[in-house]
Amino acid sequence: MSDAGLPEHAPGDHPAIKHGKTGVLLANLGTPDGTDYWSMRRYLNEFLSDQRVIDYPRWKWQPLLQLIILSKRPFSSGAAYKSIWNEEKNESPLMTITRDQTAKMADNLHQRYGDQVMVDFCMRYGNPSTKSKVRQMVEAGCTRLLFFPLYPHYAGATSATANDQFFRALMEETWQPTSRIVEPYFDDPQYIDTLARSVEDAYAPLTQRPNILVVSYHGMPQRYLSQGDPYHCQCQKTTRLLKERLGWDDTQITTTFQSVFGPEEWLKPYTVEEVARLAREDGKKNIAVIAPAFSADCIETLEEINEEIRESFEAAGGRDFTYIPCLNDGEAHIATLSSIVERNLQGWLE
Ligand SMILES: C=CC1=C(C)c2cc3[nH]c(cc4nc(cc5[nH]c(cc1n2)c(C)c5CCC(=O)O)C(CCC(=O)O)=C4C)c(C)c3C=C
Ligand SMILES: [Fe+2]
Ligand SMILES: [Fe+2]
Repeated sequence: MSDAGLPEHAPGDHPAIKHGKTGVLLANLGTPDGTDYWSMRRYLNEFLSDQRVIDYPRWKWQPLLQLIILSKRPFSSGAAYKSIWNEEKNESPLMTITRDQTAKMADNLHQRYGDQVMVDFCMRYGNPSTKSKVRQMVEAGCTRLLFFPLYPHYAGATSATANDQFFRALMEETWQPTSRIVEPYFDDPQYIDTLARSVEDAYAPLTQRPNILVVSYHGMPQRYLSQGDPYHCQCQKTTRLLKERLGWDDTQITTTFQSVFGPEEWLKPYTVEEVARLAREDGKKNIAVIAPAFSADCIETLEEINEEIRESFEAAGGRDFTYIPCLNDGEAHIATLSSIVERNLQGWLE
């Protein structure tokens, strides 16, 4: 056998196949290509048709989705995306930030491993698709792939469906790369420290320290927790570790869940209600909000937290609202993600 794993007596006309590289494929959720009705509809249709996200039987859900939800939501969500759109690049912030994170991680990892490693990103929904990126990496000679869903917490609706799509892509490869999946990192000490430092940095210039830090996570139906999804517990643990790292007590920090969708009960308390309740309480007119479940700022943070949830707080009598940005492509975050990748490459690259 040659080092490519091909028989040395392969016929002379056997096509040359590139091999021997290791690919690191970062994955995030995905985002619409534009804010117009059809771009929004295409994106929401793919997203909301995923049974990992909405698990109702297709015969019940699809008529409701196609006839009612997709005739209205592309307009309201399109307007929300418009308010945060990166006009210069004509793309959503999630796309810009994910690309910047990838470039910085590629720099780090090339410095560490040289040309044997290839770093890129894909999205679960929309573009660039997971299939197209797996294909590109295999074609470029990646015989090993490390797939990294950029969600600190595991949820069926995020990590699992990203993995499903990665496995579907592998199914189409003749020479399937040996593959590993990065596990959730919600309790990684370096991640917790990076989060804590982002709180300290946000608090430092404030003339008055916020009375409480609201730690807002993306929500999901309560039923998913009952069915065994560990997301809720992982979120609670992140808040506890953050509190311990900051040396705070329970009065200074609270956990909430945002983005309720549809008529079912979602994880509680709801951020939008909780900030209004705090605003009505004595001594809670000055709050800060952080969203650790998002590795990059997106519609859910820039529009929902920093516009809708801020308005709910202010309308209820709140005075100071500080939104603490996601870790994005900050140096400490890139170092954290790079060291998670390095740990996962052990035994493949030294
Ligand atoms: C309807 C069910 C949804 C579940 C369950 C859900 C879980 C979930 N989502 C994220 C991260 C992101 N979600 C984003 C947008 C978004 N999420 C839903 C619905 C569910 N998410 C919708 C309909 C949308 C689209 C926006 C809208 O129309 O309101 C995004 C942002 C994408 C962007 O382009 O900016 C992220 C990121 C997590 C972590 C999560 C975990 C339970
Ligand atoms: Fe979501
Ligand atoms: Fe939302």
